[in-house]
Amino acid sequence: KHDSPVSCAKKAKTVKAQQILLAELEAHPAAWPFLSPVNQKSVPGYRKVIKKPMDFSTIREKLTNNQYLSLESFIMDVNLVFDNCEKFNEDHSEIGQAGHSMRRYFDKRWTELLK
Ligand SMILES: Cc1ncccc1N[C@@H](C)c1cnc2ccsc2c1
Repeated sequence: KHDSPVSCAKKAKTVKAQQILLAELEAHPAAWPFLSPVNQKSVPGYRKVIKKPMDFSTIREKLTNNQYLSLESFIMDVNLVFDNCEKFNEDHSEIGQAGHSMRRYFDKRWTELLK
């Protein structure tokens, strides 16, 4: 069944916004702890503490495979990256600070882009 032209155009707009947002997250100077999956063998406790690991390369893979059926599901995965970071890392650690900085940046950019 084909979408109406209106909903098809609307879907293209949100996909474009997701691509722009993800590219900006990947390019951010503080993105380094989040670019690839945490190596659960080399980070003691991570596997037990973090039930749903997520990172920018996994989000990139899902976006490429059209796995985000809505803007909300994309935003939920990005927030999962930052929530996992807050759960595992001290606020004032280097990684904790990177997580706070990236979350502030994402919140600002997606409201600018989509509101
Ligand atoms: C986001 C996150 N949360 C908890 C633990 C690790 C990580 N990131 C990984 C890449 C990572 C793995 N190892 C190191 C060593 C120094 S910073 C850093 C970052």
